[in-house]
Amino acid sequence: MSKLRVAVLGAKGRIGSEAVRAVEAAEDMELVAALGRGDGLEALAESGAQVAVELTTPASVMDNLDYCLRHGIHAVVGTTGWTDERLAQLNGWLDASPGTGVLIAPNFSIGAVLTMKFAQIAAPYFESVEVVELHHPNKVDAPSGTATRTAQLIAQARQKAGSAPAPDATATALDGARGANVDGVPVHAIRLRGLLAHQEVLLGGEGETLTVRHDSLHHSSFMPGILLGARQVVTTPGLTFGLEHFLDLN
Ligand SMILES: NC(=O)C1=CN([C@@H]2O[C@H](COP(=O)(O)OP(=O)(O)OC[C@H]3O[C@@H](n4cnc5c(N)ncnc54)[C@H](O)[C@@H]3O)[C@@H](O)[C@H]2O)C=CC1
Ligand SMILES: O=C(O)C1=N[C@H](C(=O)O)C[C@H](O)C1
Repeated sequence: MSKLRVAVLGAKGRIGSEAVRAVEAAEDMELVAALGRGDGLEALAESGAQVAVELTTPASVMDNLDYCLRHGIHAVVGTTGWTDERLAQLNGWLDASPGTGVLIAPNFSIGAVLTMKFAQIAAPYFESVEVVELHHPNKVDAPSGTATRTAQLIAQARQKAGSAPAPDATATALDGARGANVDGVPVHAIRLRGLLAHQEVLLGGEGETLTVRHDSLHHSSFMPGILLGARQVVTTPGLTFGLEHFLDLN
């Protein structure tokens, strides 16, 4: 059987360099291009890539996806920075490229995907819920894409269940002391040398708390999700948001 032709964008980065190794080691894949900043995108089409794994920066991702979709190249995207406006633009490009698939995964690790699922299930059963994400200090965005998505999913679950807003008597606060407000859910971002990617969802009710915590200790935690995404996206046209859709977890 012919191998899936995969390119990696952001190939010299922290996660991109690990993805290059993972694709090279996958028996059903061939790494046909590994592009870094400044490398011409024409190498993608010339390489015959079927799937581009996009692991660059929020500033680069849109131009890269524009190129991919204009050339019918499927994309697996880990890069953060997704807003409603960006998603609308991406959906427009997808409409113009029928048959092409894009997976955006706020997090490729199974533990993080399950954390989001557990948080969604638990959120309506507790009065209070807050999200704390902890990352390495070289991360350029805050809060993390994972924390933002987690908070959005929590908010959706609580709205569906008719939950009241979480109690909070704060009358005065220093800017930022209560975190960022993502759809009504406070999200706190820690940046600490020694960490990689971690998240806690804190839930509180009368006389009890529940903490759901996940730790990515190495970039290898993201690789099975990236490879699964590359295998599935080629037969899944349009936009898929979240790896859970490829894991029967939605
Ligand atoms: N979804 C997930 O599971 C994960 C997502 N990420 C996200 O992936 C992105 C990259 O993270 P890191 O590897 O830690 O950052 P990094 O800064 O180590 O790597 C980014 C790389 O992309 C390169 N780059 C920038 N513009 C480019 C372009 N136009 N073409 C090709 N390469 C380009 C940079 O030179 C750099 O080498 C971030 O948005 C991060 O949040 C990171 C880990 C897991
Ligand atoms: O920058 C990182 O490192 C990570 N970015 C993603 C995010 O913002 O959620 C995924 C993971 O947390 C690692």
